[in-house]
Amino acid sequence: MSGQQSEPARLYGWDASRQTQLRAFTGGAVPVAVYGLGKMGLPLAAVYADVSGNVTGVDIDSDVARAVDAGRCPVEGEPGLPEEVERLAGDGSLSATTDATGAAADAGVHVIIVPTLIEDDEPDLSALEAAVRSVGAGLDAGDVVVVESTVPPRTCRDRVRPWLEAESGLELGEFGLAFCPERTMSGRALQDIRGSHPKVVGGADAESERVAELIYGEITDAEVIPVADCTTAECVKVFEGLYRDVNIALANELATLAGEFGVDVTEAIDVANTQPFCDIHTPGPGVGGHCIPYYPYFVISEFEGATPLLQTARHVNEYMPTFTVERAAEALDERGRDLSESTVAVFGLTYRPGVDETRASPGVAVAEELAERAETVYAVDPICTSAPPEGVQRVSLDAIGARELDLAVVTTGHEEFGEIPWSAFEDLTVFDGRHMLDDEDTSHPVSRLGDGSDED
Ligand SMILES: NC(=O)C1=CN([C@@H]2O[C@H](COP(=O)(O)OP(=O)(O)OC[C@H]3O[C@@H](n4cnc5c(N)ncnc54)[C@H](O)[C@@H]3O)[C@@H](O)[C@H]2O)C=CC1
Ligand SMILES: CC(=O)N[C@@H]1[C@@H](OP(=O)(O)OP(=O)(O)OC[C@H]2O[C@@H](n3ccc(=O)[nH]c3=O)[C@H](O)[C@@H]2O)O[C@H](C(=O)O)[C@@H](O)[C@@H]1O
Repeated sequence: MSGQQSEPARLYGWDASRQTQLRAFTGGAVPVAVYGLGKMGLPLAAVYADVSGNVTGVDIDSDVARAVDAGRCPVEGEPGLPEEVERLAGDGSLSATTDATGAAADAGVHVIIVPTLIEDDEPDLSALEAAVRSVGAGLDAGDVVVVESTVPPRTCRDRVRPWLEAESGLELGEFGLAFCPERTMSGRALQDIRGSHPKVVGGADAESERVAELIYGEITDAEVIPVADCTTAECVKVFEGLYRDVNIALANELATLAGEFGVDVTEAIDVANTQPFCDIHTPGPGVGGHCIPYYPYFVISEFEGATPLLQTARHVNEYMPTFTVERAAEALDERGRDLSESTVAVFGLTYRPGVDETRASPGVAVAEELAERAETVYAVDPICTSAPPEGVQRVSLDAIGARELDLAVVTTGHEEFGEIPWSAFEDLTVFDGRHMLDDEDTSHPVSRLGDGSDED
């Protein structure tokens, strides 16, 4: 729905009735700028544009900005998003630019969802700082700034607010600041943003919280949960990620003990999880993406307190690619083959199915280790657009059947791998790191991560 353009309004500190403010926001009178049009930012900009009818997306990548402005969707793998971007750009609800300061000068709501990464185990907030300072340079009294990027606790309080005040010459109280984390999975971003989970909002002051609640009451159909402040909201998001990394590490550590137990730990895990107080996660060849493996360092490296559990969990998960290669080499050895004289195919370079992302990806780490130890290494991945690691040859799923293989290692559970031409191979050893294969899928002997087949 494209908003009817009326006199631009500013929500922060506006004493009009709630209904008047809601009409202004949903009627396009409050221009919105969304900074970062990536896997999360573009779906978010689309939902904001659908609700407010007046969104300018900002990205430093001119190809991205140009595509979105023309109604084309540069983000793959998000059902419904290409159609939404085309519709919203077409009706004038969504435009895009690389001019952050220009967009900031016009906007009354600034939503920041740029990457927050790790460099040498330290948080890299350079993209956040660049975006926030651009917003500050265009900030006006009455504006509200919403940070959705995942950040270390205290970032809004100790970094974002001072950056905004320094660039704008304004003070909090003249503008608003809130942290409203993105709790969304790639591949289902639109439905998640529109309301799969409660939306957490934390304001730097009471008026910021009020405005954030008013906005997200329109963006999401789910409950909006206000918390004490920005830092509490930052903790909510980071804690979710810490919980996941620690619990994946538990599953992985159990998988490394399967040989001693002499059991398939995934069977034991599945049954242990039949009672409500147990939610042991799924063992795998490692933890990838630019979220879960990174968030622990938002606490480990940022705070003085001891974090032995977080660090141990990271070490367990970072060891899993090596464990996977060791187990695959053992499976090969049991068949009288030496890895150093073998040809291996790694099935899966992206960190999880359906998402074209290889940051911290287990498949990449496994392929890199195999490139050091095996004679020839191929990588097969139906969606990965990144170059394979050095020493690894990319082969398509259609072409791999023509290659002589001694070992196949499954590291990502792409659904396309249901089409792997197993019968094309002779005398093949298969190591399934993702418990993706059933016995009837292939006649070749299959070892699985944590299946206990390495029984001492
Ligand atoms: N990918 C995911 O599953 C989730 C990510 N998040 C968080 O969302 C944030 C964004 O992540 P993604 O969308 O996955 O990143 P992404 O890498 O897919 O996209 C980031 C986009 O921001 C642009 N960008 C970089 N610096 C910029 C700047 N200074 N100004 C404007 N644009 C800039 C890049 O060109 C790129 O188009 C991160 O903080 C991440 O932790 C939160 C929940 C889920
Ligand atoms: C707490 C939580 O579930 N966070 C989700 C997570 O999504 P993300 O795309 O990183 O995928 P993920 O399912 O957590 O997987 C991360 C990595 O961990 C691996 N993984 C995951 C679950 C598991 O039981 N075992 C396992 O080995 C995956 O293979 C992958 O390599 O991180 C997202 C984020 O914050 O960026 C977040 O929005 C998502 O809801």
